[in-house]
Amino acid sequence: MGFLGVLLPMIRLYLVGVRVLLYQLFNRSFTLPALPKQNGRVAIVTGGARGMGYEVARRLTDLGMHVIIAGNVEEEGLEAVTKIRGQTKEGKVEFLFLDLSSLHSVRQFAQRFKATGLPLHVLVNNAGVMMVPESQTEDGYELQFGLNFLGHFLLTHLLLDTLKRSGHHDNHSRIVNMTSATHYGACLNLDDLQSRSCYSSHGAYAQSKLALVMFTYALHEQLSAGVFPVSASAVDPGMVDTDLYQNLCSPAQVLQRPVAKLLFRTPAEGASTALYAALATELEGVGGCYLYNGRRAASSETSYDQELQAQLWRQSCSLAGI
Ligand SMILES: NC(=O)c1ccc[n+]([C@@H]2O[C@H](COP(=O)([O-])OP(=O)(O)OC[C@H]3O[C@@H](n4cnc5c(N)ncnc54)[C@H](O)[C@@H]3O)[C@@H](O)[C@H]2O)c1
Repeated sequence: MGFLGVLLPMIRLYLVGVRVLLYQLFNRSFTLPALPKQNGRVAIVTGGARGMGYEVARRLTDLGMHVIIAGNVEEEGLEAVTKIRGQTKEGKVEFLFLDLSSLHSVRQFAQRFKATGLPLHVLVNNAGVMMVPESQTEDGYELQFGLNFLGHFLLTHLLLDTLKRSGHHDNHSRIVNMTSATHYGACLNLDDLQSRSCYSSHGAYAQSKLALVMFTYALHEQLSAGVFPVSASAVDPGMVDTDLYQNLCSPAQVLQRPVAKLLFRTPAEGASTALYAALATELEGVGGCYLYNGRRAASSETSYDQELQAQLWRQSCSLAGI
């Protein structure tokens, strides 16, 4: 079981990867339509210092937004801010420290943001790590579950009142959760969310992304039921050439470089669906959906299971101390 528990999630993940690459071979990247100016509006982009997060932060600033890049590497964050400032005359961009692998840091970040008195119109939960060696967050949770999912779960909860106050019924605030096609190959193990019985770096990553998709649906459902002017969507960016792949095992890394050059999307292309979810006029008031290459797509069957969503929600509240 130990060996199979490691092998099966890996096989499932690579099969999903092959399917995505075949799609990318035969389909162009979605072209972002013209997006409306956003002067005076405020966004937070987690992990906005590099990769797709950087591209999202850059484009949002260019559209006139006040963007807060939230990240755990101050030097990288400040460099990104300087670079964006040098490229755009619109908007405003700044860096605020956030370590999603520490619930204390998430609470501190939310407090510091709220103390600015700024509204919040767009929250892009983008930061993530993939296939890391087995390790724990500061709070003792499996790192990928704790950082990719639970950190964002808590962050969203803490910022929800600001998002609700900042939205209007004809101009919703938007939450964009960066998920992944790997969720199609995932199992949500509610009895062992921390993968303690058997750790697979592939399985834990996929599970963290499935949890984010399920959280998006449950959250959007609650927001709609409460008639709050906030929508939430899950975005799948495809396979994108970024630093995320640095933990692939050695043979996969040797293959990954040339394949990435040929078939992966660029970070700017990968960011386009997240930008679309965050700002497109035709998505006003639309949420609870899974967006891939600029279109709605079906996520995995498990992700729509409302009983499972509710159980995950309850456990996550307890784990995050909500
Ligand atoms: N690259 C892909 O092919 C791909 C595919 C599907 C989904 N995604 C998802 O897209 C998102 C962005 O990834 P990317 O490809 O741009 O990778 P990336 O490695 O370039 O960016 C990840 C970002 O997360 C930040 N981050 C890491 N640990 C953090 C922490 N503890 N606290 C705060 N921030 C932290 C990093 O600093 C970085 O800015 C991730 O959630 C990833 O899972 C990527």
